[in-house]
Amino acid sequence: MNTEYKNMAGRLIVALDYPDATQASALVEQLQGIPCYMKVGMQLFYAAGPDFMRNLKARGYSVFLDLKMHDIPNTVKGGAESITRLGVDMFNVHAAGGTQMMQAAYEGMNNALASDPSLSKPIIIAVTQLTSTTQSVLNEQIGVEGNIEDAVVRYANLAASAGLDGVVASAHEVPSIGKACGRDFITVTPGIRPAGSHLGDQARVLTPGEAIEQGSHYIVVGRPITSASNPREAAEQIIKEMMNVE
Ligand SMILES: O=C(O)c1cc(=O)[nH]c(=O)n1[C@@H]1O[C@H](COP(=O)(O)O)[C@@H](O)[C@H]1O
Repeated sequence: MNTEYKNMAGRLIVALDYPDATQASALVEQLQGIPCYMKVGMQLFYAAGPDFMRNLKARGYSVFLDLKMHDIPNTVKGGAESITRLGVDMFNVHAAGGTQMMQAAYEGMNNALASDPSLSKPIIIAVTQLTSTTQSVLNEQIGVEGNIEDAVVRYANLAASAGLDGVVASAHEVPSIGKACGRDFITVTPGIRPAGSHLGDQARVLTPGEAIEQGSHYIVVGRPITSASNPREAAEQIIKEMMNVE
């Protein structure tokens, strides 16, 4: 496996959005040998729990636990402490929870790290505006004025000032986030759709190649891989497209 392939595959986060461990494990088997990141979201975590996470870690995967915490600071602090103890590599909170809540996540993580030196520091990122949110939903339903890009950058600045490592946003906003928070501030971008694939409920989408071109550090891909007739081929095709950019 050449280094370029390995590096690019490590920037692909596969969303294991399945109702149980059996179905998720079947996909993991199909992707065996591809050194991608794996994402466990609420559907799988609420069904299969920490055991599935540990199983992925035992198989050598980097794991993003996507539970999008959004609660009072004290509760998020406790949640972050428990999540860090699971040994995950990345987890997220909602930037809409505010600075104090994001700082509490950081504190919770630090408490876990201090109590167990065998743990490594996970990346903590803040969800800005969901990639399913359109301009009109933002303005008319959520009640935030102005354009979506400004709203995302405002949240990114808030996350950076709270000491978090990066944000979840659509790849469209990555250049502006980079300008505001610096190129080292991590951008994780879902809403990825290879040319010709179904958008589903995603609104702010780009192709894998376009997202890398915009400067995304990681891309998150679910259904274009999990619903493909040949998921392994779909994942390989995405990595190839990512490699062709740089
Ligand atoms: O935090 C996330 O991962 C996330 C944030 C966001 O704004 N949009 C978004 O789609 N996601 C997640 O990324 C994945 C995208 O899946 P697909 O739309 O199937 O590719 C899902 O697991 C979502 O929960």
